Amino acid sequence: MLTVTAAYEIIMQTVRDLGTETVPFERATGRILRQRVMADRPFPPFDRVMMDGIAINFDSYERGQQIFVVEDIQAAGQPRLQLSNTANCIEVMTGAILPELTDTVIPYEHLEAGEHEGFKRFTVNMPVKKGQHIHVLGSDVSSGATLIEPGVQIGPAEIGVLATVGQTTVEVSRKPRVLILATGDELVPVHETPDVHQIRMSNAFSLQACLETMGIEARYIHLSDDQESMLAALTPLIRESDIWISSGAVSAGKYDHLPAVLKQLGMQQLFHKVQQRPGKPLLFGQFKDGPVVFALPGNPVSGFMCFYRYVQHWILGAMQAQIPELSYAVLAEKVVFETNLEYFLPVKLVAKPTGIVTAIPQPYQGSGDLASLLKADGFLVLPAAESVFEEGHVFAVWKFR
Ligand SMILES: Nc1nc2c(c(=O)[nH]1)N[C@H]1C(S)=C(S)[C@@H](COP(=O)(O)OP(=O)(O)OC[C@H]3O[C@@H](n4cnc5c(N)ncnc54)[C@H](O)[C@@H]3O)O[C@H]1N2
Ligand code: MOO
Repeated sequence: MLTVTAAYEIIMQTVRDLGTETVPFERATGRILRQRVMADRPFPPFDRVMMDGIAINFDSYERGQQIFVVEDIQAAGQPRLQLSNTANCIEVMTGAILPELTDTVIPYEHLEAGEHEGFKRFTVNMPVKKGQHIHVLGSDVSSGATLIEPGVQIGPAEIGVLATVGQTTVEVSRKPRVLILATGDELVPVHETPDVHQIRMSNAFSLQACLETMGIEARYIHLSDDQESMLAALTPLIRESDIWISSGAVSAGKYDHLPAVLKQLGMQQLFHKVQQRPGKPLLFGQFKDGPVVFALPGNPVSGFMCFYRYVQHWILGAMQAQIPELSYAVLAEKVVFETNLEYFLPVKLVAKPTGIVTAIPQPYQGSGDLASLLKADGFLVLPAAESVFEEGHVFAVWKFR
């Protein structure tokens, strides 16, 4: 049976670039950037006043001058003024361009306002340093510098920078078209009251929600456990999606027809079964000129973990997004797992005041225990080769919150 690492590698080898599209920058939050974003001007684009107060020529202050007569006011958004007499000052407002022939800003809090012979003037009552309170032209970023690299997910900080550089539209990755296939005759719609032998469909909706957190909308269809009708339902849909994510009908049951149906439809199966728990029956394949297929086991926790361990990264790869670095956490209590499978242990993550993240195993009745996910933030990866995992040891953690 394939190891988790081998399965992951096979999956990632099938990643295909989904291409790009151009969207208005205000609509780009959450999208994956596909172009370089450069500074069209220096940051800041002019010597920017950082405090409300007065701007002076420091030479006058250095020569011992303490009182400055006001010549004018430089407001934000107003073209640059010039000091006509370097012994005077100009009142300046935060965000204004620094007036010509001034080089130092003194905030109102360090000044005493007065008047003399009809002229407004300020007396300095605190020591002044040359150049203080000026955000110097180009001191943050120089013009033409790359601000954001392709592959970054656009968030609030990126939106602000896009606006600043006048990038009204932006090239981003196209989102995958995803179809979710929910299988099983035991499933009834959410609004219905199930008979005792039935359950409400839930996996399709948690998968939809997993995708929604990535900004991806997906539709779902419900397939019954009948080979002919599965085949008939899926045949017209092959060209419509980039990814199929199915739930259920992939293990050893008499009605687990999905692997056979996918083969009949022409899917090239790349693997079936992975050395892991939960999620061992995972099947993966691809259609030539059609979707890749993640056939997830029906047990809710299995499907959930397979989504985070595999599907998520395929999608990020196909959108040419940066794959996040793996996180690690310290196991909070001893765990014994003797089966020769990689164990995905549901855990709650708690960051201690020491800065160390601990992983607390959550009570868990196996992969059918849907409610156990409510208390878990992710799963810890316990290697197949070992069976006793000691408290205090560090393991990789995959987060779903
Ligand atoms: N003889 C064997 N039996 C099983 C094996 C095995 O290796 N040999 N593997 C077990 C493991 S591990 C898992 S996981 C399950 C996976 O089975 P399937 O993928 O075929 O899934 P189903 O049998 O269709 O369903 C399993 C379980 O999940 C519920 N389910 C399915 N879809 C949904 C949905 N959309 N919403 C809510 N719940 C859903 C379904 O009702 C079943 O209870 O097989 C073991 N058996
Ligand atoms: O994949 Mo199964 O999840 O081990 O119950």
